[in-house]
Amino acid sequence: MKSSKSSGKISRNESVLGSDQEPETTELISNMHQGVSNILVAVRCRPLTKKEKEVDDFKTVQILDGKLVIITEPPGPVNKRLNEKKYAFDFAFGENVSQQEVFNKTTMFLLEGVLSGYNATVFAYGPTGAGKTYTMLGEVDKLGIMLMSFIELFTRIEVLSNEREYQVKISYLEIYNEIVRDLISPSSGYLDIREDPDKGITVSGLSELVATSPQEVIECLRLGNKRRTCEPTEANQTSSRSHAVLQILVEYREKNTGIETEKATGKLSLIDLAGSERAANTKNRGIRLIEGANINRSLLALGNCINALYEANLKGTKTYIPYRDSKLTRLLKDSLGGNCRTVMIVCISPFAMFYDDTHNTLKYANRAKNIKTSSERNVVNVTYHISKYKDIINDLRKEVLELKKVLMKKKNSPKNLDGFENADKYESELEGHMQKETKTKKMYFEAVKSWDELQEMILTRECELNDARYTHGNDNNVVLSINDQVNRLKKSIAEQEDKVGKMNSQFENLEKVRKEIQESWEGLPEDLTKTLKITLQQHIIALSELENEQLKLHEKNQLKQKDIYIQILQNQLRDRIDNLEAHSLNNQKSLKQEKFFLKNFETNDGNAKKNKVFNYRLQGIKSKNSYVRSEDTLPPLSPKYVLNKNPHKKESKIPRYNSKYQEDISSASSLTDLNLIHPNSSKNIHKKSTGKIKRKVKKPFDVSNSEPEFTRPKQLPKISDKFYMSPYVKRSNEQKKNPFAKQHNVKYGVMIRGIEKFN
Ligand SMILES: Nc1ncnc2c1ncn2[C@@H]1O[C@H](COP(=O)(O)OP(=O)(O)OP(=O)(O)O)[C@@H](O)[C@H]1O
Repeated sequence: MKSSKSSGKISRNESVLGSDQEPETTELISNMHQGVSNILVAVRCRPLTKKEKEVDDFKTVQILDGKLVIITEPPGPVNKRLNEKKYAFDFAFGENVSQQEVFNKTTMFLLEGVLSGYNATVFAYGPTGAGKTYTMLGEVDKLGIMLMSFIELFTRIEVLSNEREYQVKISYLEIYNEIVRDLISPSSGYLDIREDPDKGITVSGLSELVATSPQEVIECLRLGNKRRTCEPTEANQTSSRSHAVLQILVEYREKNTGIETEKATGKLSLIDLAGSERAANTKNRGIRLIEGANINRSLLALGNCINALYEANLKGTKTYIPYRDSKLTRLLKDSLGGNCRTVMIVCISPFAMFYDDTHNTLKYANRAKNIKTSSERNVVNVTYHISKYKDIINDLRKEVLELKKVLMKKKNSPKNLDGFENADKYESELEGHMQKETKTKKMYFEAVKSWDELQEMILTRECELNDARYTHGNDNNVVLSINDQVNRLKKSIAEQEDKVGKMNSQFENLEKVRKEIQESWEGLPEDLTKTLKITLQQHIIALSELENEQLKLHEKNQLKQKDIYIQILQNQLRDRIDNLEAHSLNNQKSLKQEKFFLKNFETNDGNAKKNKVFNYRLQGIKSKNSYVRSEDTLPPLSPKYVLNKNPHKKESKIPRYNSKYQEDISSASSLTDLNLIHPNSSKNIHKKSTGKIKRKVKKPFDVSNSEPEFTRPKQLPKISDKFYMSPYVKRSNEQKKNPFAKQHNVKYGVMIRGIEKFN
């Protein structure tokens, strides 16, 4: 038996079976297949449990766009401000993401490789109680990755059984306190890890079960898990204190080849790691503390190996990888790095009390993510990739030239015409198509650029509009003119979004055509296919380079918009503080008027005249505030804040009350005790009360409680990290759909689509 993990070939079956993957996964697979990336890092955040919700329902984790994890430090007595940190990963799964989706995106694609002789590893990492066992093993009606892998494996084997003869073997072990134990046959005692020159890493005496159906495996896992070392800890009632390693060996040989073929073996290691929490947090003592130390030791060793592999990858030299530092890493020696594909599923909890552990886990995962040598999604690394793409394109160009020379020879050779007669046709079809794709992509980016510009314009105009309304009132010509501009801008934005959406679907159609073109190469001579594929790869990389540049520009525009928006919010805040006291007074006044009106007139239907007078008066009071009540607009902004570089120099237009009034307010027992009217107000409809102001109870004036409701925008508009949509633009339901939603290429970096591994 020999492992063929390093063959480097992707078989036909592998690419055929890969077609049912999600588009984003396809890109990641593509990167993995090319060896440019051998670790995929996904984060999964579980929901708060009922018990946790009762203690504190604040969630420290938010997932955005299926890739971004935002961790917020819970507010405490010292830190009143919420500190946020953002991390981007290949995938980020929120609390509602199903087991199936996690499996589809993180593991399903590995099975093709395992069925063709590759090794792959999926491990769940994270603190105690964060959902590792749930993800890997699952629950009765929510099967985890281990069982879903088996179901999928057996389904695929059935499809492939005409061509290949397969045998599936499983072993299940745990590493507890640096001791290896068989979970299938526990009587075998403590086991040793050995390195066999032929077989690679083996565990002597470990039982291997030949599995013929998923049901057998389910039973075996059920029994194995019963034997696993679990103990209740402070953080989890059924905490797994050991690393559980399920290894699936898939052996196959080709059928009907007529000649003797070697057996090839692919190995899938599925690992439910023990919790990564810090000992101090779990209040562990005695044996639990030793366990914790051993757990941390092996996790540290795992982290060190991952780091060393990264270094080795980067330098392109042989580097010492400290596999021997722990049993876990020794066991995984042939399942990490090299041609092996590794998936790390980082489980985290949003519970406020686990904040530190969650944050440390994300930092660990972030380091692992950097093992990638390309396809980095973090925009910070964009420049690095652009330079890299240029090198890759140059290399590919050289390769294409070489191949074309060979091709020319073959084409011109009278002996070997077979299959080459249509070479020119295929080449020009591909070139023509890729030119179309590039043109569409360029048009798409032009449209996004215009959209960005429009967003910036509307933001500025809305600012001016609010201010003009405040200064001149609603019916003023200046206001009407700005309003008109805003409406026109809204229309243009909606049109532009439409355009972007259309272009995006155009591009997606072109991608489908590209796939068809690729499929039409089936059966062509190897040299020709190779040339076509390299030419295609070259185009795709050029396309990615273009995307990267545009992405940078778009990010810049977004930041600009966010800056404007932040300034608007800051101004509002300052205005609110500035206006607070005046509004409080107005509020009181309006409340009293309203009460008075209701008492005297509302029930008296017959007294139309009085009603009219009072309505008129009340409207007069309301009209001043009507625009801030609207859901579409924000509180008034003074130009001094928006446009003036030194906002504090000018006087606020809102009159301040003098110190006497401040004194009255602070000494009033409640706001209803006050009967204050601003002395400068020309719109007073009540005479100043002759009654005495109560000064009995000294109570400080509570600013936050007395802030009038209408000064707050009903709902603060969200700023998406991906595409910032103006909060001012009213959209129909159709328009609300983000036209960029399907745009996988423009996210946290560049993804290269459609590249397949080939020889
Ligand atoms: N995605 C999820 N959706 C719903 N419930 C979940 C999810 N993830 C975990 N849980 C629940 O949270 C609890 C803890 O999960 P689990 O036992 O898988 O944690 P763990 O990380 O394996 O902990 P340990 O390291 O201590 O073994 C369980 O009750 C599980 O059902």
